[in-house]
Amino acid sequence: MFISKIINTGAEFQPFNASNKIKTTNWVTLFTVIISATYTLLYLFILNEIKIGLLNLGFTIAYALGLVFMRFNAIKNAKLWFFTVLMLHVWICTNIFVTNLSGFHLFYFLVPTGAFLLFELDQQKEKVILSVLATLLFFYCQNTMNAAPLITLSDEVNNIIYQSVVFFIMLELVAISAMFNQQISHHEKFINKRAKTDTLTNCLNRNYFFEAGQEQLNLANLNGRPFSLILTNLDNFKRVNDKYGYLTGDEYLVHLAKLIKDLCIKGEIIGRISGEEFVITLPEYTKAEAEKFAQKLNYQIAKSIFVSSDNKQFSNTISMGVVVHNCCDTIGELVSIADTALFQAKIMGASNIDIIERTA
Ligand SMILES: Nc1nc2c(ncn2[C@@H]2O[C@H](COP(=O)(O)OP(=O)(O)OP(=O)(O)O)[C@@H](O)[C@H]2O)c(=O)[nH]1
Repeated sequence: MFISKIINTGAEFQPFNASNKIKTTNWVTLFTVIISATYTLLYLFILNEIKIGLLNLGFTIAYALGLVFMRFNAIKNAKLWFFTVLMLHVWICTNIFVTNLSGFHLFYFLVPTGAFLLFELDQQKEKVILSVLATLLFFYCQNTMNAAPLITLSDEVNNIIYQSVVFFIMLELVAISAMFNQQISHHEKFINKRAKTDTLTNCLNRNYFFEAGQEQLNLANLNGRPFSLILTNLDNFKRVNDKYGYLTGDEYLVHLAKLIKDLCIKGEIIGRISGEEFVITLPEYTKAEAEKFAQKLNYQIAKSIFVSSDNKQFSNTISMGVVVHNCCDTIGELVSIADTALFQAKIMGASNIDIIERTA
């Protein structure tokens, strides 16, 4: 719980993409705090270098301060702060505490990758400046031997630190890649769902309904199987909106979609093709079965009493146009025939069903 609170700091009211980057920055910050704290313990308790240990503790706290920036929504500053502290820390470690034989300056490799992953797409200037700075600092450290290090390490300890640096870099890269992979797949699912469904009712949206419905129809045509389709339209929905408000109208549409979904158990597809119109494919339904389905739906809707979130209660009815098909049509043609049937049903009055049978 505590960790998830830290990771979500600053991400709460951000759009999906920005919130992912903030969460990843928080992960990286937390991870770096842990690594820095580990080195602090190494200095304090293994190498017995109290002064350096305390200085390193200062850097550990400075990394953690990045989360405070996030807390106050200074997101870009939090990222800049993190990379600045990291670069300064690496420079001090390599050029003041010890020497470049420790390999601390290899941490500069993380800066370009991190900057390109964590900054927003339009923050090119920050990415480029940080990457150039990190590259320059790497070459500076690589080519400058600190003649008077605060701690003189044996070759063996230098080697241990060098390997630990490589280990942490690998670990951080693997962790960042895994996180981004997960976020990209999450993002893809989210975008896919958005592209295919109606956000209010979770039914298929108009475009995707025509695509998925056509696939079903093609299959039925290929196998010479029956296929029906229903177009529904709410009766007097304008009155509902006028009397109870548009938001209640929206809630009623969600309620209606649920009633339709509850009746669909045989691979039917439901699409919301316009404001108050839903269309349902009925694969494998004969005329009698399609008629029964329509009547059942009509009955369920008419008898259900809707209760809105603010306790308004009412019931409503729908009219339906049904088309029963056994010839080669496109789904668009079927919807158009169902629309003619629906028009006839509406002429007869509310809560009516009209069926058109189409044969080759
Ligand atoms: N709440 C809500 N209302 C919608 C939505 N889309 C369309 N509407 C409303 O649906 C109503 C449709 O009105 P009309 O076309 O006159 O149909 P109707 O009142 O149902 O009348 P009949 O169909 O003839 O029975 C309008 O008031 C639209 O504003 C929506 O997404 N949410």
